[in-house]
Amino acid sequence: MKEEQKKLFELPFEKKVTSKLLNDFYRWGTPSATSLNQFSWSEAFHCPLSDISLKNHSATSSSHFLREVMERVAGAMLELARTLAGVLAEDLGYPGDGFTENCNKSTCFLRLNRYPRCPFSPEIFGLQPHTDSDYLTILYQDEVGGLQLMKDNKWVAVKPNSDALIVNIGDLFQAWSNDIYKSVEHKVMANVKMERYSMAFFLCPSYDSTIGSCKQPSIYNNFTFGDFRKQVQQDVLKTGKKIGLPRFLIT
Ligand SMILES: O=C(O)CCC(=O)C(=O)O
Ligand SMILES: [Fe+2]
Repeated sequence: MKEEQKKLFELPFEKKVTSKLLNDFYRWGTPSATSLNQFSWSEAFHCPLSDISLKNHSATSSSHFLREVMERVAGAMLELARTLAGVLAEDLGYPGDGFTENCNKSTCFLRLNRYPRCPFSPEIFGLQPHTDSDYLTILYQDEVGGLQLMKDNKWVAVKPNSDALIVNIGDLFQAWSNDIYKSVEHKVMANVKMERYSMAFFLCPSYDSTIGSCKQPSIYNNFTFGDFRKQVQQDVLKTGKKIGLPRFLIT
């Protein structure tokens, strides 16, 4: 996967933008940014797994092998994510496979990230501070470093270990657990000297799945995953920022 990811990003920029590789899920920079501190110095393929599926593509397509590798990686990550989510749910006293029933190979996402070397400043974001809009994220980062997460109101650097995976709680798990598990805020800082690669698997349900709290009284109104994504997109367009869960608080 690492080799295939590198090959993909090493293609000429024009090709990545125009040739609809991986169904046109290429994105770079931050089109909605109106100031430098809203900018992300990175490029990514953010792929719904349903779209990269080999079922929909011919074996002669140039991205066939890449898709095959992505499907295998995603399959393994899905299994891991569901197992971990199950253990975390059981810890709260709920049957392990409850809410992940709606998460399957066609509802999750695999995101390939590349952070080019940024010669201008180490203060520039590789990726804006954010929380993930999913239940659980399984993240692989290479040995370069740059990922930081918010802990006790301070940014803490996550030491790179290319033999390990990072597991982050996302917004949906926070809502489901009624704030017992917290969706972790994280960001990536650009690197002046080196490029960096990472890959993230997002455990998501289908858009029509309702996310409700595992116990009452609930802090959040029930919402569907589709509603949540729509609200996030609207907020980003209007304010340049994701608001996320606070939008759904019961007031
Ligand atoms: O590159 C990383 O370490 C983090 C990536 C990330 O947070 C994301 O893709 O949502
Ligand atoms: Fe993230």
